[in-house]
Amino acid sequence: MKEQKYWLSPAKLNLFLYITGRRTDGYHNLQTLFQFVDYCDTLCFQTRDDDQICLMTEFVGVKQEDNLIIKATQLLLRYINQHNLLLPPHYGVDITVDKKLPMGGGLGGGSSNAATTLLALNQLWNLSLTTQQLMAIGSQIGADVPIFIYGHSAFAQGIGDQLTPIDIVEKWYLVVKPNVDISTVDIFTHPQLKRDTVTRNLTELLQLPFKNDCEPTVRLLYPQIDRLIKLLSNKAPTRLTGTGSCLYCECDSELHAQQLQQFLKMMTQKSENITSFIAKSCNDSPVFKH
Ligand SMILES: C[C@@](CO)(OP(=O)(O)O)[C@H](O)COP(=O)(O)OP(=O)(O)OC[C@H]1O[C@@H](n2ccc(N)nc2=O)[C@H](O)[C@@H]1O
Ligand SMILES: Nc1ncnc2c1ncn2[C@@H]1O[C@H](COP(=O)(O)OP(=O)(O)O)[C@@H](O)[C@H]1O
Repeated sequence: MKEQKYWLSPAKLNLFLYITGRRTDGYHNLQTLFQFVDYCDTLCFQTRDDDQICLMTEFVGVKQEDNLIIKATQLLLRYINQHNLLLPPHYGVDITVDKKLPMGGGLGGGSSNAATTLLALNQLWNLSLTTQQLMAIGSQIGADVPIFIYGHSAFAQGIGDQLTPIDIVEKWYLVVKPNVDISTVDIFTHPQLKRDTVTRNLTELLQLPFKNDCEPTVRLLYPQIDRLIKLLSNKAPTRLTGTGSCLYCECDSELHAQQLQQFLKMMTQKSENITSFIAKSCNDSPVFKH
């Protein structure tokens, strides 16, 4: 009998993001505050009668072999092999994705899809791997993957992988996707990026106004983003998430977010292709609600 299970794959926001230095391998040391939002992709895992793993959904501009879902399954299979773990007799699976999260938007959608895949296959294949083991596998895919496996709001340090859990007030946000795709590498390699913010402790960071060190560089490179931040900041605190391109406006209520969404529509042209969604942040990842 074929088994079918749906798993959510949420977005994250970087409520603050400071770059405190550059390592010799080119990666940057960060201090960032991660919180999830209840706006998610949905992944469906359906068992097969063979040993094939098939990604059934096409992603525009992403080759199958580059898809982080496929990378996650390959790394998991390698780990299983290396540790002589048992797989079910027919472990094949069809993976279908209902993609809602904009790609390359700083919402971590790709990393979240990879994390959801690791969590789902761990359960489907009865592997009983611990969160720590799954996070270690996930960190080989990208710096953002471990937080999505961890599944709770966290203060992250190192390259974003040393996590301290924290409960943050859950708020309504308007998340805006400008018509710009930003490559994380392009921002982290930009000569003007601020990479010398002093390292502070969490208590101090929580008392200061939240900022994102990537924002000045992104605003310089993308005038549309600069204009949108100026426009929306008049109505609600607005910041960039990760390396962008998405912005999020902190709202007092769902109604405030809806009004701001109307304001955005009124003040921008359809031809600018700016999209937005309303979401509530949450300390516990929706990945565990299924
Ligand atoms: C900046 C952040 C903040 O949450 O988010 P995004 O804007 O990408 O969502 C993340 O740290 C991104 O994590 P992720 O997208 O997984 O990055 P990776 O694939 O590991 O790295 C992509 C590239 O970004 C740079 N990079 C990434 C993380 C980091 N701490 N320092 C870096 O310098 C490196 O040049 C690396 O080659
Ligand atoms: N399953 C996936 N979902 C989204 N993007 C993916 C996926 N697999 C690979 N990618 C690639 O990873 C890039 C970064 O994706 P994403 O995590 O959504 O953005 P960001 O790192 O800016 O938060 C995308 O532009 C895309 O080329």
